[in-house]
Amino acid sequence: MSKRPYVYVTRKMPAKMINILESVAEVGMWESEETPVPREILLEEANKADGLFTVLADQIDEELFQAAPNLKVVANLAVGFDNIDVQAATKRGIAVCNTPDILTDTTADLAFSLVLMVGRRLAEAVECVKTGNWTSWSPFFMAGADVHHKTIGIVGMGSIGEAVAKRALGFQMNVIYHNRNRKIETEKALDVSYRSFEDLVVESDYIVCLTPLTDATKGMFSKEVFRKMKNTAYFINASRGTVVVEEDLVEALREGEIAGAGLDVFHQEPIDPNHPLLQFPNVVALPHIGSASVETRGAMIVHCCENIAAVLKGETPVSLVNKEIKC
Ligand SMILES: NC(=O)c1ccc[n+]([C@@H]2O[C@H](COP(=O)([O-])OP(=O)(O)OC[C@H]3O[C@@H](n4cnc5c(N)ncnc54)[C@H](O)[C@@H]3O)[C@@H](O)[C@H]2O)c1
Ligand SMILES: O=C(O)[C@H](O)CO
Repeated sequence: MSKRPYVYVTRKMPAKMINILESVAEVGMWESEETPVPREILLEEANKADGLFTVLADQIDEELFQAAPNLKVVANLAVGFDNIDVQAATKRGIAVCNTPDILTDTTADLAFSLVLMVGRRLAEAVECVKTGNWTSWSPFFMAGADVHHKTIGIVGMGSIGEAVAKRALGFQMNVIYHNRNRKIETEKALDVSYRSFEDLVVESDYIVCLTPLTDATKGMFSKEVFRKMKNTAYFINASRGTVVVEEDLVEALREGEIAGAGLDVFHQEPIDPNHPLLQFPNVVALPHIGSASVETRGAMIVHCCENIAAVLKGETPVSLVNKEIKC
């Protein structure tokens, strides 16, 4: 009888959500939901594994692939897969899977919440009430910027970008976008118009970044960009931390070149609480929770299991990143 495949899950996941995996493989799991699996344990487990169920904090690179002679599939609990060396996986015929679409609306809700939070100063206002600094009603107390009828510039008009556009249109915003390629069908379906990156930066009252992290997007938001933004404009990042040069964002905030920032992602996660970005009252910082609703995270976990199970059964998984792989 042939040996059952082995799958290692790099975070503790609810047993009932991974039972699909148990029907096709022996399953090993890291013991903690919060602490990342130590690198040496990940390498040891990868050495035995036919499949890996990973999260963003795991670096799945050449070193790991070299240590994993039987590996056939890596399923990442995210739509982004910048923590995985996809080229190295493809070279070895290893399938890389992600979780697109399932998390689109949940992440768009969060990204649009950041627009409202920075514009209307919601985090500052909540803090003010809780700390007893609400002294009286006064004409400009906690007055922020309007969101309705303003111009929102979406950089990266993919699934989440489009879902943010729909939310913005509900607030009667003027929606402009920049994308790697122009999307005529989207322009027709939604009332949105294309701009060059430079024009979008100059025109927007709120810029929302929703690109993947790639060589082309790394450091895309730098001091030159912040200087061109209106000084009444807000920058929102729900993509990946390194699309922004953080020191340049700090300088732009310090110099008043922009009005504020809403950030769900950072270079270093978790960000150091003493980081200069966190000292500005007009910065709203969240702990990378774009897709973090109970419903969506549950659906993402099940989807990862289905992708792994498909590969182990010799089928093509639904969310295959490296489509050139034969499963
Ligand atoms: N904060 C969070 O928790 C969270 C949650 C989900 C996704 N994300 C991030 O959001 C990204 C987008 O997710 P999605 O599902 O919308 O992906 P998607 O692939 O549907 O959309 C990405 C869009 O960005 C465009 N793009 C790529 N490179 C570009 C460039 N150089 N300039 C302009 N546009 C470019 C693509 O053409 C595409 O339209 C993910 O890759 C991930 O990094 C973050
Ligand atoms: O890329 C993603 O999906 C997020 O960062 C986590 O949901």
